[in-house]
Amino acid sequence: MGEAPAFFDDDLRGDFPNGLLLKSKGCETAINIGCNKTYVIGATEKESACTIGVRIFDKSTSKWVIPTVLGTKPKPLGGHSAIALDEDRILVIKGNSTSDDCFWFLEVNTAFVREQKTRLGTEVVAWSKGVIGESEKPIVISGPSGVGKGTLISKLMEEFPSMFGFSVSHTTRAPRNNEKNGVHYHFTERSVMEKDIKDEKFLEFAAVHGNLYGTSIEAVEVVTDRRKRCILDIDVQGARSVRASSLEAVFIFVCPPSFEELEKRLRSRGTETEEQIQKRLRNAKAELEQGNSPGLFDHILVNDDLNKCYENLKKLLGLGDSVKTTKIPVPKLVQIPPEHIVSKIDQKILINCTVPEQEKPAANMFMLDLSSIKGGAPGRTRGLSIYAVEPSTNGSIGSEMLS
Ligand SMILES: Nc1nc2c(ncn2[C@@H]2O[C@H](COP(=O)(O)OP(=O)(O)O)[C@@H](O)[C@H]2O)c(=O)[nH]1
Ligand SMILES: Nc1ncnc2c1ncn2[C@@H]1O[C@H](COP(=O)(O)OP(=O)(O)O)[C@@H](O)[C@H]1O
Repeated sequence: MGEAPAFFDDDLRGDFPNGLLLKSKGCETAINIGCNKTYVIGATEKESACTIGVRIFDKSTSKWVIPTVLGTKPKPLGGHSAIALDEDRILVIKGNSTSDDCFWFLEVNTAFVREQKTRLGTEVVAWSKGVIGESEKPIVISGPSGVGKGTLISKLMEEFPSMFGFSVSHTTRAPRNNEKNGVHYHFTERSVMEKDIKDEKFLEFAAVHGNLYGTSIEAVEVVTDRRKRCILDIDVQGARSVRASSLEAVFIFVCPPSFEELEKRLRSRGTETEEQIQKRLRNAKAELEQGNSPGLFDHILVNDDLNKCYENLKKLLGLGDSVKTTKIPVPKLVQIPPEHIVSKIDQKILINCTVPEQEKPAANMFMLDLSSIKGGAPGRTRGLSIYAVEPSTNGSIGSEMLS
């Protein structure tokens, strides 16, 4: 962006104590939230690497606050614009980038951020990238070892390869013969995983059958970025953590027809030692009890006959017989230039990319529709749609969805 927007000077200058005037006008944007807080977002040089930084000016105390920043940050590129949405998040549009990487949300007062403020006792902001297009809620599948979760998930991914993506968990357990690193799990040293947990890289984690297992935020983001519906195969403790997190998901618990059948399947799979089988069977008792605890799972599936159970799973995911591999349309990539002007009309953001000097009326305008957004930090904000806006001959604005 060339010049800083007008509100930058008007809203901030008078309030700043001497010496705190922002120097790098044009690289930074300042957004007022509520009466007391101004969020300044801008590229900062840190140890010779350029990162997007956030600081908050608290007008009630006339002090700057550096918040704890959660979520995956955008990489700075060119200029950016920013606009407040509903007092709880700021939409940041990166210039010089395409629509798969240009819409970012800085959450400042969402339920997730409020929770983290209480937990950490600091100011908190959280980034999440906006993903264009309809993408459905992630699916959490839990159930005791050997019940058939992996078998059901494989069938679903085979039949609908463009629709679903698997969240590859991290684990400290050793790989089985048929398992590939990065495909079935990220097989990890305990010390490395413990450090990553400390560094807030995990959405959830749990100790299961004597090993650590966890879903990294990145594992879910990778699937969402491909515009696929994410499937998480995690234990009941993990499901409980995800339920308590900001990731909205559908929770499915898979039960065996009987305990004897579960034992039979676990043995016939032939991947565990006798000692490990005994441990898994002991844990299965507790898991079956927890699986039925109220409010945790949305659906319970009994995996007796595999094909019947698979059909039931498809039905509850809205995939009847008539649905075959439907390809999710990929929108054309829209390039937003560094110089653009944003304005807000309800939940719609008008992005005008016309440079004032060469003004052709509304020649290069886009409408970003945020009315169906879902999810958010930590992770992705899904459900954005973008339209090209064309001026009609009578001067009104028409639009065409880019898909
Ligand atoms: N909480 C949590 N549990 C996981 C994760 N990944 C796998 N699990 C669970 O860990 C348990 C053991 O998984 P695994 O060792 O692959 O054995 P299996 O269930 O017998 O195939 C299962 O209940 C999985 O659902 C994860 O990322 N987080
Ligand atoms: N409905 C079913 N009837 C009989 N065997 C099954 C059924 N579902 C899965 N299996 C078998 O049970 C074993 C355990 O299934 P798996 O998918 O590995 O379970 P999980 O991922 O829940 O640990 C596998 O050998 C699989 O082929």
